[in-house]
Amino acid sequence: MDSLTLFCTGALLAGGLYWFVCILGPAEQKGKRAVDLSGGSISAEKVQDNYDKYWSFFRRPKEIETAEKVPDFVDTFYNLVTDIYEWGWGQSFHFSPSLPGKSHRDATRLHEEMAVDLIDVKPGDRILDVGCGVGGPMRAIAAHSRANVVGITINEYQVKRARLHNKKAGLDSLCEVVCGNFLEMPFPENSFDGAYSIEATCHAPKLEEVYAEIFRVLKPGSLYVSYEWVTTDKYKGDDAEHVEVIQGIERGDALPGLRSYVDIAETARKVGFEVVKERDLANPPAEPWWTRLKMGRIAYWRNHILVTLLAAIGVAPKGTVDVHEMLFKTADYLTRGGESGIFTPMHMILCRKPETAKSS
Ligand SMILES: C=C(CC[C@@H](C)[C@H]1CC[C@H]2C3=CC[C@H]4[C@H](C)[C@@H](O)CC[C@]4(C)[C@H]3CC[C@]12C)C(C)C
Ligand SMILES: C[S@@+](CC[C@H](N)C(=O)[O-])C[C@H]1O[C@@H](n2cnc3c(N)ncnc32)[C@H](O)[C@@H]1O
Repeated sequence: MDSLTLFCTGALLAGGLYWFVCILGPAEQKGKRAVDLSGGSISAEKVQDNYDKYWSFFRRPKEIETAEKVPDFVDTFYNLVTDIYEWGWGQSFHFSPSLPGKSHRDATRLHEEMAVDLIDVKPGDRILDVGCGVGGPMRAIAAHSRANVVGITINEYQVKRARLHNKKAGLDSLCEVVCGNFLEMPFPENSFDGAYSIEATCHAPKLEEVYAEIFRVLKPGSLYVSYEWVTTDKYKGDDAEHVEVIQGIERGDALPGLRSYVDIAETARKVGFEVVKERDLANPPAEPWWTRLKMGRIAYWRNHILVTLLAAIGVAPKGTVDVHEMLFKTADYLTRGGESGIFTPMHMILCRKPETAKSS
């Protein structure tokens, strides 16, 4: 082979590798590139250990039942998955019904805007995002409503990412991010004009505790909307296939135990809310939320090869391959949950704190 052929072959290979990693790799919203995958706030050499620690929670289910250990377990989970989520899904860590003719990005934004429209917010109001992730919903909601949004997340790395994205989007004057536990929020009572949570309160070991906190910080008369992960009326606890799917979802998504849809309104009323509306947003005529997961299967294989290569050459932390594989399996359980109708990630509940409510 002469030197020109060698040079051209080398250039082609390098170009191909660059295309595979950097062009095919980035998330829909260019949040992350595969070469930047990290373990969040965990140092690269501890990612594998932390993944093993995450799984050990499930080997000792009693630990998950010990409510005070849950926030730590959830924090570990988000250190492990946040970059992969941003890379492969975007900055909004939730599902939305498919909208024919619209992109995932638009469907996601409309699902978020619906939440803030439901809580009747005016420009300048101060509203709370309970479990805000890296702030995809917060930015869409602030831009749509011109309200001031305060987000809270247990994960320090997400706080860093959310603040960075807020600044880049020019929304940092409307969006504030706080690191904290939504079971003990660092906010005074009666201090918000509205609140929402999108696919986040499912991480609370006891729903009552997080709903009571939200109730406390809301001003009397204001509204709270939540999109909840629940099992539906089609779920049968004596069906082995149903149990396998729900356990698969719990393990791959750091859930201390999925609740039934019947528990949601009951808990809201128990802490003092009036239930204004309740509906599974996945019900027809909504188009399936899980088609995006199914359509991504080829991309998941590409991502798997990429992550394996990057971990092998030491660019991605060891352990990233295991985390990615866990997510790969989780996508399948979620799809089965959606297709069988036994699970929904968007059971919507709209509640009001009564005008006459006294804070505890
Ligand atoms: C609300 C929660 C998270 C919901 C979703 C945002 C995530 C649930 C499963 C995740 C994913 C599964 C497969 C991954 C794929 C293998 C990888 O290559 C790229 C990222 C995935 C698509 C990833 C993206 C986010 C999810 C869809 C829970 C935690 C309460
Ligand atoms: C699936 S993500 C959803 C994020 C965001 N709502 C979105 O849709 O993009 C769940 C969020 O809940 C947060 N969370 C879970 N348990 C928490 C807790 N005890 N306190 C504060 N945040 C918590 C996680 O850190 C994460 O940001």
